[in-house]
Formats: sequence, C-alpha cells, structure tokens
Amino acid sequence: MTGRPWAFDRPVPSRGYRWWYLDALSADGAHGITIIAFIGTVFSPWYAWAHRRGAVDPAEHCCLNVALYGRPRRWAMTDRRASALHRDPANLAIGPSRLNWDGEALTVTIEEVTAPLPRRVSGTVRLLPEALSDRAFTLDAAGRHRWQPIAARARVEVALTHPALRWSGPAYFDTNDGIAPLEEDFATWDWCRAPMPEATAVLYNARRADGSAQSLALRVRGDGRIEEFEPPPPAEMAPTLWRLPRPTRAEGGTARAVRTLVDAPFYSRSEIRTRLLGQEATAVHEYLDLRRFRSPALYAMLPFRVPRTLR
Ligand SMILES: CC(C)=CCC/C(C)=C/C=C/C(C)=C/C=C/C(C)=C/C=C/C=C(C)/C=C/C=C(C)/C=C/C=C(\C)CCCC(C)(C)O
Repeated sequence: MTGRPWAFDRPVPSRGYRWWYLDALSADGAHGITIIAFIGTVFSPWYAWAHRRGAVDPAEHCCLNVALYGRPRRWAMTDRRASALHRDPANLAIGPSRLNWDGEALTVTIEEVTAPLPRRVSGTVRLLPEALSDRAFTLDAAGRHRWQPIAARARVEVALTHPALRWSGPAYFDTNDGIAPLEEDFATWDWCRAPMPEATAVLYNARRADGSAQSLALRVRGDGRIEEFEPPPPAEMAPTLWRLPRPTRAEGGTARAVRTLVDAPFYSRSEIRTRLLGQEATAVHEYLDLRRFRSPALYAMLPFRVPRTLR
C-alpha cells in the first residue's frame, strides 16, 4: 500500500486545499498532539486574502501546523510558499519538516518555530495504523469537499527533542480535500473521534452554507472496515471562552467537555467525555464556525498565530 490510497502528490486545484490530520492523546492523559499538513492552508489569513482576489496556487500557502497540549504547550503554524513544498507519492516536505510513509508507518519529522513567541519544536512522531481504510465521504451536496478517515485506529510514538518529550498513545489520521474554500460551502461543523476497545466511533456533522445538513456516524473496526450507524441524538456541551457552542451527538443526549485544547474565535478543539456504541469514551472533539472565520476583525488577529515566511 505504498503511498496509497492517499498519495502525497495528488494535484490540488486553484483555491482548493488538501490536509492530512493526525491527533493523539497520551495513554496517561497528560499530553496530546495535533499535526496538520496543509497544501492550501485553509485557516491562514494569507491564503484567504489571496483566494478572495481570484485564482491562486494552493502550494503558495503550505504549512505544517503542530500543537502540543499539556506541559509544555506549543503552537507552530507557519504559512510557506510553493518553493518550500516538495512531494512524491510517499513523501511530503514542507519547509524543514516532512512526512514519510514507508508502507507501515507514517513518520513526521518536525522542525518548526512557534508563534507568537519563537521557540523550536523539533523531533519525530511515528504513527502506526492498526489498519487502513480507503472509503471517502463527500461532505457537501455538490461533491466539492471530501473526507477520508485513513487510519481512525492507530498508535503514535512521540519523540521530541524540543521540547524534550516522549510518550505514546492512541491516535487518528485522516485527509480532507476540496476544490473551493471551506467558507463558501459550510456554515459550521462538528467532528469527534472516540477510540474504544473494539472499534473507534467517528462523528461528522456539517451544516452547509445552503442550509442543508449532513450527519455521519461511523464505526471503524480493528481491520479498518467502516460501517455507518444511526447518529445518536444531539448533545450540547459548555461553550468556550470565545463563546463558541460545542455541539456533538451522544447516546443519552449528554456529553461533557473535559479540557479545551485549542480555543480560537472561530474554532475549538476539546477533550470530551461522551457515550457512543454503548460505551463511555474519551474523545477528541472539534467545532468550526466558518461564518466567524469570514469576519475581517478576525483577520487582524490571525497573523499573530499564523506568521508567513517568504523563505
Ligand atoms: C503591536 C501590535 C501590532 C498590536 C498590539 C498588540 C495586541 C493587543 C495584539 C493582540 C493580538 C491578539 C488578541 C491576537 C489574537 C490571536 C488569536 C486569538 C489567534 C487565534 C488563532 C487560531 C488559529 C490559527 C486556529 C487554527 C485552527 C486550525 C489550524 C484548525 C484546523 C482544523 C482542521 C484542519 C479540521 C480538521 C478536520 C478533520 C479532523 C476532519 O480532519
């Protein structure tokens, strides 16, 4: 399965995007990490300013976003030019960082600098999928945006030198791609993934710009097989500091936010306790508000967290 079914060298059209997303929480609950490799950095103000003016090569806005949770916390998200991007089916280099798929594991070699205070984030993260899935799901009615949960069940081994951190735990890996900016087709979405002994439950609830909605509820087995199940009833968790709601779906209609991992005016990522597939689970949850993302006031704040480098 070298490089397949999610080869790094697939074309990304003008104003479009592709990202590869990996997240993990440590087995002891003390640490967490999210790594997102972007071609067309969807939440970069620099890319938004550019694609609002018309055609733009998404490679001109590529980025490796690394967020560390627990102690120490770190945030790196440098938007880079096309000259920083090098890729083939099994390798994706973005500036000094890179991803390599060797047929069994995904190795991310991180060499980034945090913002707003510049500090190094350096080391390797290895993702070992339990199995691979090749099913892709369309998120909008027109088929402009797709999601593929490549390895919903995986393990991660984190070995960083800056900051010095070593841990392992259950992990998740997916890819999304699209041929238009997200804010043109979605109003909000919420997503969560809940690893359990026999299966991982993944929920993806999208409210589209045209007023329609889609609710996906997937059970991913240890062999990678994906089955859909009836989405459980809506559940509201406490809002964030930025007053974003935290909707999800859970059996019994209740779930609880335990820790906020990313708290932005338009986006939150949280650790939650929920109930799915008849079991209690700790899950990673996100809520995205693309109407807030369109706000010009937000654009004045984002560069503090998303610097751009021309090198
Ligand atoms: C001296 C001067 C100039 C000024 C005066 C000083 C002064 C007062 C300055 C004040 C500055 C302030 C207040 C700045 C505030 C800045 C803030 C709050 C920035 C927030 C940034 C948040 C970001 C960037 C979030 C990125 C999220 C991201 C990347 C999420 C990605 C999620 C994905 C891709 C979905 C995955 C889906 C699936 C799992 C299905 O794959």
